[in-house]
Amino acid sequence: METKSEALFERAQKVIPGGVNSPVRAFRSVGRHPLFIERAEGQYIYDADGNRYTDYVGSWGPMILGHKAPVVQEAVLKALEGGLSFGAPTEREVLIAELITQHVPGVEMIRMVNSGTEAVMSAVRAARGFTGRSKIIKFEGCYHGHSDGMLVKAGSGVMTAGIPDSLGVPGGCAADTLTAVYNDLDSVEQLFQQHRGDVAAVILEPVAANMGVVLPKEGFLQKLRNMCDTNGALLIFDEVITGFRLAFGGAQEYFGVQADLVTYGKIIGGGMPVGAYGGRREIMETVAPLGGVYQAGTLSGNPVAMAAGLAQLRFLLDNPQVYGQIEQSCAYLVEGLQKAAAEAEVPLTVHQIGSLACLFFTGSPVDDYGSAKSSDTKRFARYFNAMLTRGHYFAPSQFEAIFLGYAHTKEDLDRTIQDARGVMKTI
Ligand SMILES: Cc1ncc(COP(=O)(O)O)c(C=O)c1O
Ligand SMILES: N[C@H](C=O)CCC(=O)O
Repeated sequence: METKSEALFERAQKVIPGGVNSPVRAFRSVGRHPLFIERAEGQYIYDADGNRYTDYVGSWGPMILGHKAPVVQEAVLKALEGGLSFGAPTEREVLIAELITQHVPGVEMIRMVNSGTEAVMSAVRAARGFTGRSKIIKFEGCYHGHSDGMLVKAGSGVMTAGIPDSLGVPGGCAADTLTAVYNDLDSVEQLFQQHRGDVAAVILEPVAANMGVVLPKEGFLQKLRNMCDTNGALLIFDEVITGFRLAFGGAQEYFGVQADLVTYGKIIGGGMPVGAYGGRREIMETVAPLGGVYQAGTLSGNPVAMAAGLAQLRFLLDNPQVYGQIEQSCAYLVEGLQKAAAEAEVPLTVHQIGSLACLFFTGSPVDDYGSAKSSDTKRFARYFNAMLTRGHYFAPSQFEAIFLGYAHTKEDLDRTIQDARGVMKTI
């Protein structure tokens, strides 16, 4: 009998491209229809058929405290009473900007936008405006949203679908995007040499979490910092996934490397649509109305989104034990899954950092886009489907991250590990 999710997907495909509003959700690479989600609570999501799943996606990061975290929920309900949008400044925007600038290294000013895509697009524009240069170096397999210039050898859904560069991006937009190999400083140096004096910025995910999770090699980030300084280019950390997750100060704090500009996304909205970019005051002062870099947004700093974000960030700041707990949970889960794979003689390369992890279905080391792509995606799909059937909701692609949150319990993790022990023997 057809499930409600299947029926909804059939209807959706008639009126929404691919039936979804963001491609990864279509579950294409794992060969099945997506689940349509009805509600979520804590560490669980419930589909339209009433099935419960332990959620290891957490809306791709923002649900670090779990779904419907009371502190966020209450703040949103209270904010709703005041109205949904004013298109005018509110105190909450000041409060969240003060909180971030006081506690995140190097972020002296910050501007709210509505998504990670917008945050990156705006930061790149600010970098170009500030330096008067046009070229941007990005890394293969890093995903920075879907603005034209960033859809070059991108990760996430683009990588999952095997689309190296998107149709519809004019050659001129992509011509200023240079791509280097993650963890390969020589490839960056070569680009600096070839385009001497033209590189405005190097942008990267300090931990790449959109080609699976790929860790920066020892010293990689610091050496990039030095290289940018030598070449008069800015360093942009895209912390849409790592920000407020690896530590309150994100990867900058975790690795002790300071970027010139940082971009944030979903996590600072507690699940509401938010992004932000910030950094050194002199760069941010080039943004309108102070300077000549134009960037705007009718719904930017939305009062309800700001209330949710503020509540989540305050909780994280006041409860630093969250970071220790989610890191421990993640390590525990990953160790269990790794053992399950070893028992079944399934070759696996496992990466974990803080509350982010990835199981690459390959026995070879993974440190860049090329090696990530060598994973056995068909085996991943079998693993994914078998785990889903048993009530464990992981991201539906080999090239996405596992996200742990504060609501996951040891019982949840044990159940997942126990099921994985059976599943690994069948894939
Ligand atoms: C590192 C990174 N940058 C940018 C984005 C784009 O964010 P959004 O999907 O909110 O536009 C994402 C996620 O999608 C991301 O993971
Ligand atoms: N990898 C993306 C976010 O970090 C996945 C979200 C999406 O594209 O829908």
